[in-house]
Amino acid sequence: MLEAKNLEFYYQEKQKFNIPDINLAPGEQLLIIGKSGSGKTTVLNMLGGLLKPLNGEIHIDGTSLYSLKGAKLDKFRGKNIGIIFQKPHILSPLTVEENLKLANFFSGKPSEKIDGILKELGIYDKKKSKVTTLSEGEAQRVSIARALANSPKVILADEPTASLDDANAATVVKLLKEQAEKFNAALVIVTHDQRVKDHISNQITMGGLV
Ligand SMILES: Nc1ncnc2c1ncn2[C@@H]1O[C@H](COP(=O)(O)OP(=O)(O)OP(=O)(O)O)[C@@H](O)[C@H]1O
Repeated sequence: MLEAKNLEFYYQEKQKFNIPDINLAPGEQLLIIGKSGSGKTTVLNMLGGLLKPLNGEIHIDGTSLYSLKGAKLDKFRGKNIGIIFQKPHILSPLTVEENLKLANFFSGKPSEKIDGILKELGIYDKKKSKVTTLSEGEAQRVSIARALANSPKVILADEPTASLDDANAATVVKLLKEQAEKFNAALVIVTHDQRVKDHISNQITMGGLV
């Protein structure tokens, strides 16, 4: 479902990241750990079609991600990849429901599942609320809901628990795992959060620079 092979990337030539290969079947989960600056977010961005590797290949469901360009890549990402950023990337002037409908609009998929997802994430009662009125934990759950709204084949989460207290962090990890299992999606979480490490045993560590 998600395969990354021989990836190479650097921002400055003498600081090449050492990037392990990744091969995840549908429903498999992976934690990418590593110290600050080791390139975890960089790798996640490559897997999500946001940053082209200098070398190597990423395949998602058989499609070579970077053989797609521009609008085609955007469309593929919208349909197949759900990304949860460290800080919730949701549009604050809009309501929770409007944010989710927007995700469906951009991917061209129907929006009939919104209520179900909000219920499962425990934020259905916030459907008509403006995002600005939500707590951080609620806002993070909205960004998860938005990432899941299109039933993605791959779910990528960058430090999804970083700004959450213990109770919310546990809820968010549990929800991500449950939802990935439900969609039979490959799940990749980047984290240095010990609270997450205990929940997913399949782990790779970003090495130092090569
Ligand atoms: N756009 C960029 N241009 C130049 N250097 C960058 C850019 N983005 C990141 N870097 C550098 O590349 C390195 C890796 O960054 P990255 O965000 O991928 O690491 P990380 O492992 O996710 O770190 P953290 O755990 O602190 O979020 C850092 O030294 C960072 O300063």
